[in-house]
Amino acid sequence: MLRVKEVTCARGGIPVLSDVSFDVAAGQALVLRGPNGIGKTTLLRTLAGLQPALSGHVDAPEDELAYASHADGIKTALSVTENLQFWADIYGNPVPDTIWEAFDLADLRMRIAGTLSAGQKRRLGLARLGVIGRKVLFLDEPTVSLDGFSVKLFAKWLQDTHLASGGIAVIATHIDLGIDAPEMDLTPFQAAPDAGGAADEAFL
Ligand SMILES: Nc1ncnc2c1ncn2[C@@H]1O[C@H](COP(=O)(O)OP(=O)(O)OP(=O)(O)O)[C@@H](O)[C@H]1O
Repeated sequence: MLRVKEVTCARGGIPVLSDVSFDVAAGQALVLRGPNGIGKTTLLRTLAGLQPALSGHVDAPEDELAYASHADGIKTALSVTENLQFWADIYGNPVPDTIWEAFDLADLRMRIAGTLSAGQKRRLGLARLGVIGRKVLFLDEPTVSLDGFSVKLFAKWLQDTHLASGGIAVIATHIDLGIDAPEMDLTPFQAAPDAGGAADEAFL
């Protein structure tokens, strides 16, 4: 269970979202919606423990959290296989045999990651989630650069492998992933422009 209770998060010291609360049970996902700049990235980073919350609590086992950002997080000088082995070694897991098909990487195993196309790099970056074995995933626009086929592949892995094995995912996305998950609009949680800051800050 992931339990988020009245979390207020900030960027540059200025609150962007106030008092966000939700629960996500094992095997479930939650899709975060909201316009550009509302604070989806800031909230995900805060929930994942990459930056402190101004207030509130996140109840989840710290060693089960993982955050995947807009960036692919790949090692460009290593091959596709070496990239996944790198992450597997760090987390002490084997690379699952199923990963190559799940992320359509079988034909790219020997390619140097830096030579991949944007969508291929994205698939490799997402495949990392399949080897680290973390239960609670915070995914920030995971489908950027993916074509329709790859979006479906990723949604299938998420639903049939990660969630089906009791994982949790909180996903910020502007597209319809086609997964069975409730949506939460963050717009009502937007912090007041002058919340926690001097009046001038609202005009910077
Ligand atoms: N380093 C920073 N310092 C101060 N403010 C920032 C910083 N980075 C982002 N912001 C601001 O914080 C607010 C929230 O940004 P955030 O990236 O969390 O939004 P988002 O909902 O993820 O947007 P998008 O849908 O465009 O990715 C925005 O108004 C943004 O301009």
